[in-house]
Amino acid sequence: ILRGSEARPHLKPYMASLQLDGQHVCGGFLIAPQWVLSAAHCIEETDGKLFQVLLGAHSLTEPEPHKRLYQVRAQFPHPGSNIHNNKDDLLLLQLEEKAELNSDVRVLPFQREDRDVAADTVCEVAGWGTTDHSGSRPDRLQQVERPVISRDVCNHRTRHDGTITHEMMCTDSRRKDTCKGDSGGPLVCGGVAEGVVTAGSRVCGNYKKPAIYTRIAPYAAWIDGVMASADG
Ligand SMILES: CC(C)CC(=O)Nc1cccc(-c2cccc(CN)c2)c1
Repeated sequence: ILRGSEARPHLKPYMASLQLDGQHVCGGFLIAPQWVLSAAHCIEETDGKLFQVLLGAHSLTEPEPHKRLYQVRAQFPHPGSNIHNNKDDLLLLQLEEKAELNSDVRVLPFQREDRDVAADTVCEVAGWGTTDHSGSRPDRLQQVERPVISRDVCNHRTRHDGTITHEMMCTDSRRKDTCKGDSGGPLVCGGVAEGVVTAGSRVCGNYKKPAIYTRIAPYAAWIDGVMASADG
């Protein structure tokens, strides 16, 4: 998160850190006791290894009362996701067991009505992604508020030039923005997860390249189907 601020500890109890060998790679969030939603492009550099999922954390390193690292039973990237574009950039992770829910570990509801969030709506996004252009990585969860911009503005020739589909949404990226390592985290508007951070142009803090999110509502049926089939 560029030019944000430290989140109030444990006030975003749905936040997950997807880790490999103890290193934060991407964000994610708890959508059900045994399921975390993130971004498919996060598995691009894992060469087949499974993530571990840290829940109940504010600091990535300090001991905290309800902090716990969960093993992942299975990872389900959306079948339409690919490395060439941002389409269908969603990843479902089934935890080895149901997470123990408490004051620091909680499920976040996601939007199921497929209707665009109005432009200028101020939403918030959090993550342990890089906080400056030299790639500094924070120990504690950061957050930032960002206004939604319309698909038409985001698709302007000088911005994302028509690549933003109905299944994506954008927020203004002038100065304050998401960045490397924030992928997979939720864009929360009015207490509901409306989008999942995607890397997009992999540029941060440049107003010409607004932040892109995968809208969740269009994928509600896919999410429910995977959870139902895997839970048995
Ligand atoms: C395996 C993955 C972690 C590789 C990756 O994602 N790299 C990378 C590099 C630079 C910027 C970003 C990035 C992320 C989230 C939002 C944005 C745009 N604001 C950029 C992402």
